[in-house]
Amino acid sequence: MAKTIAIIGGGNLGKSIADGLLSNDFEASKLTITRNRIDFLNAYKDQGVAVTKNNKEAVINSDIIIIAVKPYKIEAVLEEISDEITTDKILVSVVSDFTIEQISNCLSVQPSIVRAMPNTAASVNASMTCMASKNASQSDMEEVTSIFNALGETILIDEQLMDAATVLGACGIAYVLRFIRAMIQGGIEIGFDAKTANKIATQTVKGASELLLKGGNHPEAEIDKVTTPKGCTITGLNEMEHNGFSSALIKGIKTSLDKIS
Ligand SMILES: NC(=O)C1=CN([C@@H]2O[C@H](COP(=O)(O)OP(=O)(O)OC[C@H]3O[C@@H](n4cnc5c(N)ncnc54)[C@H](O)[C@@H]3O)[C@@H](O)[C@H]2O)C=CC1
Ligand SMILES: O=C(O)[C@@H]1CCC=N1
Repeated sequence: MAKTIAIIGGGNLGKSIADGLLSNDFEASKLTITRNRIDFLNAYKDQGVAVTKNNKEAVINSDIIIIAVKPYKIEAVLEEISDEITTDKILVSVVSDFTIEQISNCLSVQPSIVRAMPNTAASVNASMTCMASKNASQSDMEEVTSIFNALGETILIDEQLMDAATVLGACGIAYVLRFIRAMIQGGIEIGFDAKTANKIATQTVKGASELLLKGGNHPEAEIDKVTTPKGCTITGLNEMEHNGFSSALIKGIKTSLDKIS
């Protein structure tokens, strides 16, 4: 990760990526972050990161440009920086619902363009990042992959699945957090204080994830190990399903996808 990186749009996701990079010992002096209110980036400035409103200057000074503005702003940003984009730079867009072709159409020269869909867990090096490209060279793809590998896990997908990846991987953080919040609320109702309920719920979710990530089993195989016949687990699980637990999640995922595409 020796190259210089600019993050255009230091908001929720841009800052998560910056946090992950810096916690991986990426040299602060090789990172530039832009946004209009640079006073919101003082914490990064204090660490030696270049913070500026000037997107053109950020692009000129960087090898890899990560665009992290809201979808309705990307066209204006690409138009603004187009003259500074050269073919030796790598353009990475984490913007949802804006295709590689649309990006390409906004530029006068064609650098390697990569679409990446990380999530906010990049800040703690636990992102799931789905990536797609059409024209990136193998070495440029390896460069981008090494950045996002440092921030968690990466997979290459077909660009057609990028909206689905946005929903499952990026929105997924919110779905899981709402699940954890409900566990905490239930935990308080059955007797724990909020802090203890939070600790039990979050570690239990981490444990369930690790069982699948490290054990490689289907969730139901692990559920079978917990559900004692006539026991309290299956009784509670069935009550959740009678109330539409799995169905609500599946319908929500499909509704998110309908909204994005
Ligand atoms: N927040 C998330 O969990 C995820 C977001 N995304 C995508 O990332 C993009 C950014 O999302 P968020 O970080 O949530 O939005 P955000 O609004 O928190 O961040 C965008 C930042 O860009 C700045 N900005 C606006 N115009 C600018 C300009 N012309 N030049 C430089 N900076 C400018 C804003 O001040 C803001 O700080 C969106 O396109 C979203 O679809 C993708 C995956 C996850
Ligand atoms: O809610 C959104 O539209 C964006 C895309 C993925 C996460 N946040």
